Amino acid sequence: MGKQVNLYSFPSVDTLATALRSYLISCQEAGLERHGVFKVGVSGGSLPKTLAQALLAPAKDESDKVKWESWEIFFADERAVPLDHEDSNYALLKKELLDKLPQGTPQPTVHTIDESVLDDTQELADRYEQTLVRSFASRDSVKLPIFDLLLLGCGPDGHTCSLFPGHELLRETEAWVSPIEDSPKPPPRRITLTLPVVTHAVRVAFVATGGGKKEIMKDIFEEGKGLPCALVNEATGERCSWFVDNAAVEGVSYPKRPFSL
Ligand SMILES: O=C(O)[C@H](O)[C@@H](O)[C@H](O)[C@H](O)COP(=O)(O)O
Repeated sequence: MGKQVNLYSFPSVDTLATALRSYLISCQEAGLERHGVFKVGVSGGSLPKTLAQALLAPAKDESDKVKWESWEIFFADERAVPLDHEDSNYALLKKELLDKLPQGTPQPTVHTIDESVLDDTQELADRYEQTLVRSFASRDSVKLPIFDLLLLGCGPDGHTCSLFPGHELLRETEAWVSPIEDSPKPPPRRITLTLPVVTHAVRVAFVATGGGKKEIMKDIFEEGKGLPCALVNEATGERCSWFVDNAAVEGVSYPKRPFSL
């Protein structure tokens, strides 16, 4: 690995969420400075809940404000199900976060998948890629979209987004968004950002909590083993930050850093 990734470990999810809040505000401000909006991609799993804990807390002062009207939210991966289905990552984000924004809060822009093509995952991926093209400028003028931030989870097998260990999708170099029909984590039919898009983001943050993650964290941080999370670490280095609780990194020898912006 070149420059080291930032591994921040916290005694509890509460303390993690507080630090994540400061990090998100700093990414928001950097995005606003760069292009007047904040473009962020989010995953499913346990992330939306922790994200909500971070973002629904009241602002400490003016500089700690979430400027929702400037947020453009995308999905790092999404399941090929209707938007109100219990497996939908959008439905999860809505339930955990969007529906809980206090009344009168300006709404973020949320880019969902096109429900009219759920039967065809290639078309579903192509249409989501077109959504990115429209938001990030034309496919011809930009080689890859550059997210201000991607907020990702880490599966117990080392997957992230819907990029699974050993899967041929890890070799995708052209598409921005790809379909997958054989996801080992149910449901099997999904779309996902591809590895080049993930590693091209200005910043990437993983959130991983709980003792169930410690074995895979050892594999990712000590041996790599070509695991998707390790590939992201290797390609992004210091642009990558992990927000974990102590239980998730118990016994992991990789140096932890005190959290600072
Ligand atoms: O749609 C999905 O299934 C997720 O995007 C997936 O990539 C998730 O982030 C990881 O599986 C970690 O999930 P946990 O945070 O629940 O461990």
